[in-house]
Amino acid sequence: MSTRTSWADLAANSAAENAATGSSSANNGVGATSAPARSTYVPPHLRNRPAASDPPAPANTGPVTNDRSGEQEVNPFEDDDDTEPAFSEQENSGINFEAYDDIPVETSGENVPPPVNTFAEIDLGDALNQNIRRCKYVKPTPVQRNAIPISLAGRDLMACAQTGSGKTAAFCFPIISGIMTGQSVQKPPRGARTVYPLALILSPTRELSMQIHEEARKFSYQTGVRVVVAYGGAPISQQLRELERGVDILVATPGRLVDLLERARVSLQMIRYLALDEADRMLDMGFEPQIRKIVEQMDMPRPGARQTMLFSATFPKEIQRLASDFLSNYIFLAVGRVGSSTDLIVQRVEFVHESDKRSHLMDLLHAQRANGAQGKQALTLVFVETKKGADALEHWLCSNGFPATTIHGDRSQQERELALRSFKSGHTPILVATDVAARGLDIPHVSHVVNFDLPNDIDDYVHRIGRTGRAGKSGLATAFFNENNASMARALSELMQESNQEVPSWLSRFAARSFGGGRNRRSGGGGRFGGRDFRRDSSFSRGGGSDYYSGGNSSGGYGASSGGGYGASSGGGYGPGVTSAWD
Ligand SMILES: Nc1ncnc2c1ncn2[C@@H]1O[C@H](COP(=O)(O)OP(=O)(O)OP(=O)(O)O)[C@@H](O)[C@H]1O
Repeated sequence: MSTRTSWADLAANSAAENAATGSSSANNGVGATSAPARSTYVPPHLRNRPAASDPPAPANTGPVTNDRSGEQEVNPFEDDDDTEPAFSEQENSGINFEAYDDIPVETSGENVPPPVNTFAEIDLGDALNQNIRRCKYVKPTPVQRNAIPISLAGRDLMACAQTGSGKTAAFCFPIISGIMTGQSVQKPPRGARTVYPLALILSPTRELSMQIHEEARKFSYQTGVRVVVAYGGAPISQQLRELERGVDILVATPGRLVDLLERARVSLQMIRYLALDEADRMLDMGFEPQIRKIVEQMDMPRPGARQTMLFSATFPKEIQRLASDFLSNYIFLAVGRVGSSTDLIVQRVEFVHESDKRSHLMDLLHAQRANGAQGKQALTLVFVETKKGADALEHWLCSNGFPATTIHGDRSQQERELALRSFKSGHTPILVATDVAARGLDIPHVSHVVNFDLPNDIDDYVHRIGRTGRAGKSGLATAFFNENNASMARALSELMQESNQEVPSWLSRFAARSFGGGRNRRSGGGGRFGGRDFRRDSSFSRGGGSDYYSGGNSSGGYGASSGGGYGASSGGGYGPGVTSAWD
């Protein structure tokens, strides 16, 4: 059953490839150094304007003055250049864009703006363009090519694109650019300490919010747009101080935001942009009430009066239906199959009895060590089902000579952050995690994801394995499967087939025996591309789908995608009850 040799080679290759590049870790927090001073509102596009005689800001100077409050803006690129000289050409322009070239793209909705091929084609403004260069983003990824023009046109968007394909920039760029060029509106009087962000980015975990904040700070460096993060488990006082210094874009987890809203320290009255990252997670049962409270029951402008962008790699149809409450005349964009994994990840499934899992993991790690890129740092992320299980496995690994750490919901925020830092730096190259680390985290050099315990939902599997094989790099994912996972067999084998993976015959037999859909919450229909915008469902259409849906298009190849005739009826204009060509 074991495929150790080829597995180890794969791990080694993936490790070598990933180790060839550097990582980045920016400071957390805005890190302003001088005392805050409340000042009158200056619209972002008028902030940080150098006087005509000033030379342009060099790429990597020290702190610059942000003239809104006299504070210092810390250079978020500093760490990249000081400690990680390889956060450079190789890291980002080495992205294997060919891997994305024939990726299918589908859009639906009215008057879909055409995609662009280069950043130069989009008017994002000089300062943002300069930051894109500093990030070494040479050209936009497919989701960026499609989503950015849609958002810049002011349209609401539900976007689904594979893990690691650059969705963060796809929603950050239009927001930053829109704030820079937008008209300033006088703030309504309210409690002196209330702040009025113009954009809100919500994400499901603290670590992901921190990461989005770091990214957004890089993209908005020297633009005058101020980004602040608020998440639970950290002292609120410090976050309040940051907010008081001014905020244009607020990145937050829902719980902490509700707290800030209830204390009237934040008002959503001025929100022009709302982005939900991992939107399907944000709208599933766990989060939906909080999201409804934030979006519908506070003072946020209604859909249509704000611009709303929903992003994820997975979008089950029932969640799409829920999400449509938050959107107005939106465009649905799918890059790759909804909920599919990227072909860049080699997926292995091994049959391992519950009692053999530890020794099997040990074998994998030994083989990885023996074959792996000696001296080069390859990180392994191991997913388990429970917090207790995570602690136990970490302890066992450490006592067997494998430096490991763990991240889960029972650890303090400080411990969680420490664990993540220790993993990223390679100090503990094995991270045992629960699903808290499954979504969104962009950790360079994760060459191997092990599903020690498989999740019960195929979408969770897609997100977990997506921690490797990011930004055009290859990765390896190994899953331990046994009778307890029988309900996943069908979904797993279908997903693997869709992503051109070898499906073991024993898994196909399990799949053939399993009842029901087996795709769990997946929104796709088999391996067919298209028909995933829930508005195209014939059952939905009969109930008045024409109110929602008109037009759309798709292509099997990126090059020929939406450009080939966007418009209300280019997809055929299905009327009520008419089955979509993709169904
Ligand atoms: N145009 C680009 N050129 C090169 N690298 C890019 C580009 N856009 C994004 N990246 C890099 O790709 C990596 C993945 O991006 P990001 O984290 O936004 O993916 P994602 O699609 O949000 O993934 P997930 O679904 O896991 O949240 C990041 O390291 C990012 O810096």
